[in-house]
Amino acid sequence: MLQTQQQDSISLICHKPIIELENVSFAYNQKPVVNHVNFTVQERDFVGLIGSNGAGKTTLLRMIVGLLAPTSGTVKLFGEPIQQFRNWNLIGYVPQKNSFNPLFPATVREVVISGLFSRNKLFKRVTKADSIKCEEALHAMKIEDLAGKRIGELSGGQQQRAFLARALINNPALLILDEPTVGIDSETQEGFFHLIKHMHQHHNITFLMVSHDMEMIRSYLGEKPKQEAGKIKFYVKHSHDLEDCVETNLTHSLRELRHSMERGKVGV
Ligand SMILES: Nc1ncnc2c1ncn2[C@@H]1O[C@H](COP(=O)(O)OP(=O)(O)OP(=O)(O)O)[C@@H](O)[C@H]1O
Repeated sequence: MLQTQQQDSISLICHKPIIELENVSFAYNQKPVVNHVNFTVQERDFVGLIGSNGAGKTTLLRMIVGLLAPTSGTVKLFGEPIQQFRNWNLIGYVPQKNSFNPLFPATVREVVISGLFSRNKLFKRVTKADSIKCEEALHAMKIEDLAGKRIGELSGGQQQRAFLARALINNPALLILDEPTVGIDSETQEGFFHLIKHMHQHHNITFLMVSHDMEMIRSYLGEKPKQEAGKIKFYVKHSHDLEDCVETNLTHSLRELRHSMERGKVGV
């Protein structure tokens, strides 16, 4: 009896809605781009968004992270309407690479540490603990030797790792990635997917990722989309398809992964 109750409560926890889109639409200057999307991302799902150029994928992500307000419909994050949601530290967002200005005068370390300053804490002082988290994230992404360089001087793959480190520094519960491997060579891409699959399988992180890499999406999320909304297809791997994860410190676990990869075959 007790065991059944425990199992019920575990399955309730596992099916907590993380993102809820209810009839969400968006138009730029009256030109509809996203039309009546209904979709729920549950805890520890991995959702891949596929669609042709201009299908509205980035627009949808920007509504989910609160950078655009839907023209109609509602977005909920972690069960709360987005207008009331304040816990932005739970969300790591890596926008499309080409939305970054290469002349931005910040070092890699500054970019990574800025991930700690959520929208509510713009002027927070950097503590020793913050610096340690930053070094761990840099190390996990194998870019500690680039920490003092200007972000614009890095290659595309190195910049992506810096932005991923920035997204990881808060130990996010939800990671939103917009075409994270665009312009990156195939070996680095392979390492990147290995890394995010590791994060999905070993940590309680929910993923929402836009990608044009059908091979990667199909190999991890299956052949068929779970849902289609206009030109956007949603591919999903549910949490119940995964083994239970043992929750460990994210950056430590990534450091271990990095070391085992250095000894083995795939490069991060
Ligand atoms: N700021 C903007 N003002 C007006 N129209 C825009 C704006 N941003 C995007 N659009 C238009 O909205 C449509 C959807 O753009 P969006 O970037 O969401 O597509 P996408 O699916 O992410 O495309 P891609 O795969 O090329 O990145 C496109 O037709 C685009 O031209």
